[in-house]
Parts: sequence; C-alpha cells; structure tokens
Amino acid sequence: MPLRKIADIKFPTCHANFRLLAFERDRIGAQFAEAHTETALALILGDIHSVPPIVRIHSQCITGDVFHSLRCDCHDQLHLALNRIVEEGVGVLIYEQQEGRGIGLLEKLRAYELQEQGFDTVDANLHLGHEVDLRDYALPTEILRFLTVRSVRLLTNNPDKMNALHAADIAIVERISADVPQNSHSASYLSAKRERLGHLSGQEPFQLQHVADTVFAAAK
Ligand SMILES: Nc1nc2c(ncn2[C@@H]2O[C@H](COP(=O)(O)OP(=O)(O)OP(=O)(O)O)[C@@H](O)[C@H]2O)c(=O)[nH]1
Ligand SMILES: [Zn+2]
Repeated sequence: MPLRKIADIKFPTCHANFRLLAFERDRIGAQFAEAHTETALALILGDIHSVPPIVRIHSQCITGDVFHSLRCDCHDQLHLALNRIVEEGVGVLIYEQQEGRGIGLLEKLRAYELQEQGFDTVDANLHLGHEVDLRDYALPTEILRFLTVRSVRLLTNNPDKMNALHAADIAIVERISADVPQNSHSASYLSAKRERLGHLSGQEPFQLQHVADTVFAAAK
C-alpha cells in the first residue's frame, strides 16, 4: 500500500524546532476485520543525511505519553529519545499509533485490569484473545525509506524493531539502549518484557547475530 505524505510543517516545541511530517497508508491484513488507514508522524531535527541519525520508533501510549503513567516506561522513553536527538542535533522520532502493542487503548485498559488480577502483560493479551504483540513496523520503515535514511542509530530494546529495519535494508550502525529508571509500579512490566518478549536491557550490544537468533526463535 503506497505511503501518502499528508503534511510537512515547521514544528517548534520546548525541546527544539523540529520539522514534522505526517503520513498515512491504507492497511489490509488477515488480522484486521476491515481495511483501515494507519498514520504516523515523523519529527525531524538537523541534516539527517549528514550522519546516521538517531532514530526512535515510538508506539503510541496515551496513558504513558500523555498522563505519565508509572505502569510503563513510555513517557520516560519518549523524553529520553527527544533529549538524545536534541543533544546530538540530528535525529528522527517516528510516532506510530499502534496503541497497546496494536490492540488499542480500550483493550489495553482491559489488559491492565487482568494485570491487577495477577496476569502479566503477555498473558493478559492472550487471555483477551489477542496476539502477544500485533504491531508491525512497515509504516515506520517506509517512512525512513521515504526520507532516504539508509543507516541509523536505533534507540530501542525491542528486537522486532531491529528485525524490521534489517528486513527493509536499513542498516543499524548502533543500538542505543532505551532503558529508563524503573519504579515499583513498572518493575514487573519491565521484567516481563525482558523475560517473555526477549527485549534487550542495559548496554547489551546490538549484534546482527542477535537479530538472527530472534528471528529463528520466533519461527520455531
Ligand atoms: N497490550 C498491552 N500494551 C501495552 C502494555 N503496556 C504498554 N503497552 C503498549 O506497548 C507499547 C510500547 O511497547 P513496549 O513493549 O513498552 O516497548 P517497545 O516500544 O516494544 O520497545 P522499546 O523500543 O524498547 O521501547 C505502547 O503501544 C503501549 O501502549 C500492556 O500491558 N499491554
Ligand atoms: Zn506505555
């Protein structure tokens, strides 16, 4: 499905004066009852072709991003990414709207209810009849290709994002850790991401072998 650029504006924020591009794309897939349009924003700073830019693909989390929920790390990660991009002066933050790992806000809140009964973040999704993680990163990778960004310093702990860029032939010259301090509300959520979803932690170096292992493990 072709990518459509909808807007290209100056975007002054308290962090920096970004350029903001908005994109949409029609999406059809077996897991969707009907075709729908997905959208994403790209906040761009500096000359992104002069060096491999810092890239953050951030999945929407209204509870975290807007209300600074302590149940997850999203708010702090969003600001970590913005701060790193501003420090370096060159970067792209892609904000994509697969809220709740693709199940949507209301289903995520139902999953939170289950987590209050003892389910972890993975089992709660499964109990509600959803896949563990419905996201794919086709739209973000298409945006990077649209921007002719062919090599990046990717800020993430999620091997799925690395796999998606690798598959799209976008080189990851460095993986920057997306670790942020945990708190008593987020500790079990963060450990479930590492132990059940295979997310990296700390400064664990990015290696293509790790990506290959992950693809292999997922295929088994
Ligand atoms: N279904 C579900 N989604 C959640 C839950 N907590 C956070 N999310 C969503 O998870 C997404 C963020 O994904 P994470 O797994 O935290 O991290 P990530 O983006 O995959 O990985 P990083 O790049 O390392 O941050 C956002 O869309 C959140 O809304 C939860 O308990 N259940
Ligand atoms: Zn969150």
